[in-house]
Amino acid sequence: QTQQELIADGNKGGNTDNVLTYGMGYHQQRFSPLKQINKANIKKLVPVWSHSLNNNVGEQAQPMIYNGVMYVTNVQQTVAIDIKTGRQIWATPIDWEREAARIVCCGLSNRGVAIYDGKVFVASLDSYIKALDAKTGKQLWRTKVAEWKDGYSITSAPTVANGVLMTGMTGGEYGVRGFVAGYDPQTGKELWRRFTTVAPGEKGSETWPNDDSYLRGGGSTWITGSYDPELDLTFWGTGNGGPWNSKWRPGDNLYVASVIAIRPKTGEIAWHYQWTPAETYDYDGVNENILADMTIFGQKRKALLHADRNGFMYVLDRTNGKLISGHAYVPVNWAKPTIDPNTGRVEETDVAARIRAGEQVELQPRWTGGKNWSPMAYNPNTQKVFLPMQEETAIYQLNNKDMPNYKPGERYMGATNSTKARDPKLPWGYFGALDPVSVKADWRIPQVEFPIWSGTLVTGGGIVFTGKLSGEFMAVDEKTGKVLWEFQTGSAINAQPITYTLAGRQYVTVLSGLATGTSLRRETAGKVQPGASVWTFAIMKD
Ligand SMILES: O=C(O)c1cc(C(=O)O)c2c(n1)C(=O)C(=O)c1cc(C(=O)O)[nH]c1-2
Ligand SMILES: [Ca+2]
Repeated sequence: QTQQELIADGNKGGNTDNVLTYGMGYHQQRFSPLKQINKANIKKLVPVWSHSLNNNVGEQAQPMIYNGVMYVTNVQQTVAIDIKTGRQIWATPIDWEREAARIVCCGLSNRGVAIYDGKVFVASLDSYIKALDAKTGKQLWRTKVAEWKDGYSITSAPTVANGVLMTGMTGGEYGVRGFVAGYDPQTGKELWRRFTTVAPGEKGSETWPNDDSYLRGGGSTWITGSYDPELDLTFWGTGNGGPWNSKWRPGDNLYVASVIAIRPKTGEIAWHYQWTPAETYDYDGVNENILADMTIFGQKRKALLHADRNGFMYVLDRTNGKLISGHAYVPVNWAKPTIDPNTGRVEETDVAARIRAGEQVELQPRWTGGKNWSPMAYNPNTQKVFLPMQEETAIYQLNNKDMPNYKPGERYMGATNSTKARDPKLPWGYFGALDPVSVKADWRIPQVEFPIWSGTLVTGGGIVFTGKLSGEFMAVDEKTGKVLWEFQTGSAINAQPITYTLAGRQYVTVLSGLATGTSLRRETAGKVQPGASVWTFAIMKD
């Protein structure tokens, strides 16, 4: 996989036999023009193989494919599979210090590998990044990214942009200082490290108190950045502030709960946009940033699309970070539902004022967000996005009396949070098709039994693929929202479907395996079993 092949991946003229980038293209659109599987024949979609990954703590990864070989990972191992047969070529355990599990907030997750130049790159939960030989699975080098004992872990897939291997990190609930780091893919040597909180004297330091709170200020980077090769910029979202309660770090706190445009060669920040200034709600701003060239209000725009945990759908100009539109896509009570593009700044309501004053308040969205990390898909032909939208309500209170005590590797919060009892007659939320600019829905299907925590894929065949916690992988009509097909995979789907071809035949693959993140285990208790497998589907041959 050369840099040229990575750029061509994902509907950019590359070979549809390969899936080389996180998000099915550097733009992370999760769109494939393939249409061999379509509305007319979807009823004949059948599994062609399944492969166990021997793991019961959850599958979130997106598989990568090169030359007929699929590379998948979870926290335990990285596995290469022959797509033709579903047989294992190699499996390499990911060694990590098991004690590190205690500093992971939201599940023992690994969202995938990066592949480049004959190597497979994978991160470990205890914050190392490693290169494996793609042919043999043998480890070529290993570099420590951060100290897990200080609360740093890695759950995201690495990426290679302009020849630089980049990784984000996890730890926003443990008072870490967020960063993105760049490495030499050949040797593992660190080339640069860009922190997401600003030190005194640096540009933006006026958004922090003049003390050392930036050192524990959060802003982790736990979802892989997208990349625009023409602008030569990667786009990374940043997580919640540390501690959760912003009273103890007065100011807007750049670059927490923001998107930052990072130059891959140098780590320099070209621009930023802050989704949630003075973030105090655990609204991590890490969700995927989809790059799309769109016609908006009659003008061609180089857009960036983002559905934030804070409840807003954003369309930015990705050349400069200026807001094009920002509207609430789920019920939001902490801010006014439309962001003025002139100021670009979200306006807080009286609910937010009461939260900041330390009252116990019902907050929408809940801290897990209008959408959590499960990535949405974008169809460039229709300019629509497809995503789960969650409508749970938090009971939220900041502790403004006692400053939280910072201890490395321990929770650093200053807030209490619980979920408001749900009316069982109401859905958890919806899965739907939206115009990202107006947030008008073409259709919405209620999430009745469980919320959806799966990634999404949309295809030229007019089909949207996603999965349910109850285990069904499903195909939905892109135009109407009608569920056309379902298949029970045996455990929950929390992962990222892909589609590709082999010898002219279209396949769809998804990982199945109930994740340990947030409240999923509690919500599915007694109904869904953990257990990991890869499922690959194609249209049944006559
Ligand atoms: O602040 C962070 O560093 C951080 C990391 C992660 C993660 O890496 O999985 C999650 C969160 N925060 C988080 O707030 C959250 O709701 C969440 C859900 C999940 C998941 O895998 O389903 N991870 C995370
Ligand atoms: Ca977080």
